[in-house]
Amino acid sequence: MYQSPRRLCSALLQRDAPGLRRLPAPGLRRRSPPPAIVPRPASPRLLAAVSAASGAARSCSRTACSMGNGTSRLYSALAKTLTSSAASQHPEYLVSPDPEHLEPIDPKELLEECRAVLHTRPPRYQRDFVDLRTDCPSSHPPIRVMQWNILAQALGEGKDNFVQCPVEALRWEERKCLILEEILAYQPDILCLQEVDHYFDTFHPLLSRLGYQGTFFPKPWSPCLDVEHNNGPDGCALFFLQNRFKLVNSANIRLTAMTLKTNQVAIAQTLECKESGRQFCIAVTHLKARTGWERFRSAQGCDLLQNLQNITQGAKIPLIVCGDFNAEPTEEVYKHFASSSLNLNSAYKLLSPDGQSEPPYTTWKIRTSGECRHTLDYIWYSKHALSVRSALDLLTEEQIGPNRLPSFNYPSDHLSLVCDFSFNEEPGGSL
Ligand SMILES: NC(=O)C1=CN([C@@H]2O[C@H](COP(=O)(O)OP(=O)(O)OC[C@H]3O[C@@H](n4cnc5c(N)ncnc54)[C@H](OP(=O)(O)O)[C@@H]3O)[C@@H](O)[C@H]2O)C=CC1
Ligand SMILES: [Mg+2]
Repeated sequence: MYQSPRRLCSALLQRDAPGLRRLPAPGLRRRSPPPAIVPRPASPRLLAAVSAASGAARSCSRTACSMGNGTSRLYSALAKTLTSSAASQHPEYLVSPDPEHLEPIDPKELLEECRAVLHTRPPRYQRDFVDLRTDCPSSHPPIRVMQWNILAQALGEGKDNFVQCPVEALRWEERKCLILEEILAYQPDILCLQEVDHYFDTFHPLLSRLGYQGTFFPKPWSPCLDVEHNNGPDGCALFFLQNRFKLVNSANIRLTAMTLKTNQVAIAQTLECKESGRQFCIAVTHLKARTGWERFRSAQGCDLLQNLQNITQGAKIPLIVCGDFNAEPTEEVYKHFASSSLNLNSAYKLLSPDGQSEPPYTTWKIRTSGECRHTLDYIWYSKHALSVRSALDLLTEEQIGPNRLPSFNYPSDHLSLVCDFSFNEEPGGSL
């Protein structure tokens, strides 16, 4: 398909520039009103990629506008994932390309490709980072963490029954680009995903080329496998930028409930920051869904906490836990996390006026049973060792719209949560 330069440019203008933080209008936020646009300092890895590719980007600005001829190296990277997903009867999810042999991608060019694919879609929603800075100074760049249940393609098309969402809005070729656009717009250092059923054919190859190291742990009996033309099991995935962190250890955990093995999983990794030398543990999970399973979730949460106690050597190593807990804050599993000896706080509470309330929703959809608006997704962090410097605001009800999620504007029924963390001063005095 020929993409005219004018059309590509207008698509770019409609959407946010990557790496820019639009901060809230004065008076709308309770904390210090910032300037209108603040450039986000790109990580050294991304800066290196951008500068190395800048010559190529200049010379390829014409080819980027005429992607139909297939001469763009980056476009062919995205196109490759488009065609591989179409051949879903082949078990491509079993094939893991070796990232060492893949050329790096310039994130800006990939973003442009995504936006070109999405040119018929409405513009993406504007979300603002809220500055939550405490007085604690930090000499190191913050660690940006994204938590997101991206909605498994097989579940969205085959099981979830989003009755107000047109099937065209769920087409993988475009929904994939909306997911990538969200990731590229916020450029997380660490990405914690649930319901990933396109790891091997899409997210692993593309994110590897953006500098991430990835790990995938599928659910043992993924409900995706019941869907015709599925792309393999869904599971949790954890990605981190290799230029910022070194992997110290990694554990794939199949959660138990009252000693029984369950269908839910977690990944926990200990990472070392290359800038500061400080270590921390990052975990991702997706607990059992649906009402009636509250005690089961609670048991899974206890098992995860026990595993994390061991991995963090009894809370000695700072911890961040991201997940779709499938539990409102009133549930037992939430209370276990809030009162654990791991000393955790839930980052998104800090967006509330008193810092004590979770947001009113992190997922909002319409099923045959009616409207489902719930707070189920959380980013927990060690409150003594880490501070939340800022958090990405949620979409408003007006932005979400009357048909709720997913939609032509937003690819999942769950909103992404994004926080910037920094380490607190150690008792010894160093930052
Ligand atoms: N192939 C096999 O042999 C086996 C298959 N299975 C399949 O696995 C399923 C159970 O797996 P389990 O991991 O316990 O699944 P869960 O109950 O945890 O739910 C699986 C997914 O369904 C979504 N979901 C939640 N509520 C609804 C709803 N009302 N309608 C539709 N989807 C919903 C959840 O999304 P979210 O988290 O976003 O709410 C979640 O991703 C069974 O239904 C069966 O299909 C199970 C055992 C064996
Ligand atoms: Mg789901």
